[in-house]
Amino acid sequence: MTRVVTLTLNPALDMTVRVDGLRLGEVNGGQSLQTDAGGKGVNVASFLADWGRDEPGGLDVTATGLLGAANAAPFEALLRGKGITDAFVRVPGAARVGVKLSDHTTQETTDINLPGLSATPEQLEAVRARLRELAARPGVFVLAGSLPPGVPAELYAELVAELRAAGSYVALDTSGAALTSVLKAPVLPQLVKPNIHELEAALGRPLTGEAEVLAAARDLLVRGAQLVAVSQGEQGALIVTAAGAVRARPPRVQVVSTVGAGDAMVAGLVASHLAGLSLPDAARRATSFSVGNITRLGAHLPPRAELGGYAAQVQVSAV
Ligand SMILES: Nc1ncnc2c1ncn2[C@@H]1O[C@H](COP(=O)(O)OP(=O)(O)OP(=O)(O)O)[C@@H](O)[C@H]1O
Ligand SMILES: O=P(O)(O)OC[C@@]1(O)O[C@H](CO)[C@@H](O)[C@@H]1O
Repeated sequence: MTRVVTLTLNPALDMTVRVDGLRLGEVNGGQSLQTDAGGKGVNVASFLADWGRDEPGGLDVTATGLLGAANAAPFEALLRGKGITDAFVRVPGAARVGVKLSDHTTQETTDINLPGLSATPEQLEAVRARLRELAARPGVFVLAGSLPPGVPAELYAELVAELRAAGSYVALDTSGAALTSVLKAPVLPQLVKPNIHELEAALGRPLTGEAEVLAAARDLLVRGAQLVAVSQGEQGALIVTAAGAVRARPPRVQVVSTVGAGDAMVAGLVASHLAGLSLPDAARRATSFSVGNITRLGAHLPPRAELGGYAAQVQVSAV
């Protein structure tokens, strides 16, 4: 069975408050509150477990990382419920809370991400050892999310080099100094999915217009990446491989929450890689995962028939 391992060093308990017509600095009446176990790698694992249920041969999904023991229960329930192997290293304390304000009137989501539990050198060594054990059997490794306090910015770059040397396919979705460090490293992950703001920040310059985004993505291909997806919210994504470049535009849908849209895209790209899809088909599948995700709360995919409907509506054009 095909194996996917996701790494989340900074999981988050996402508390999504629906607050239509949000006014900052004023008293707002909210409509609902939902709590979901999240963090980027947890979300990717969750989407892939949903997808794998109907995949011929199935998908063997493992989630690892650092997990605060004090509020581990919702994470454990999610992983158990979806048949994801729980390889998290438990640490003292509670996972951070991510506050998500979802406004159905403007269809905008406001994220407030807290820093997370500080990782000690011993905890970091424990999770690296866990990853080395898992990497003894090559597969797809997804390194996702911010690094918590205490973790050196170079960690992902080191892990990418180790995992690739051990024969695995590595996908990366991170931001800030961690992304900058990976993009400067001698060994790049095979798949990178920054959003446009993360890529601009990592490169230290604005990317004005499609030609500049394309040039930046192509530069990463020259340096060893195999697929670069630069996501741009409702404008879709520019997805670039050695075979070409496409823009994938999502259909208009009623947005419930955009939390995890990028993680769904990573999961869709991984599923496409495993299925050996062409670039246009991968662009359709990855975008359908994102669109399916934003129509509901939590990191869950809709049934395949609904995903297929979204995939058929994705506009894919060569760039
Ligand atoms: N408002 C929207 N309407 C339609 N599709 C959207 C919308 N927002 C996001 N998407 C889809 O999701 C994909 C990824 O979105 P985005 O660029 O916001 O990722 P991200 O910033 O990495 O998200 P996150 O960090 O919340 O997971 C987009 O390429 C697009 O296909
Ligand atoms: O601080 P990070 O790790 O960059 O982002 C954390 C986070 O916003 O990412 C997921 C959505 O992509 C959420 O589940 C989570 O709260």
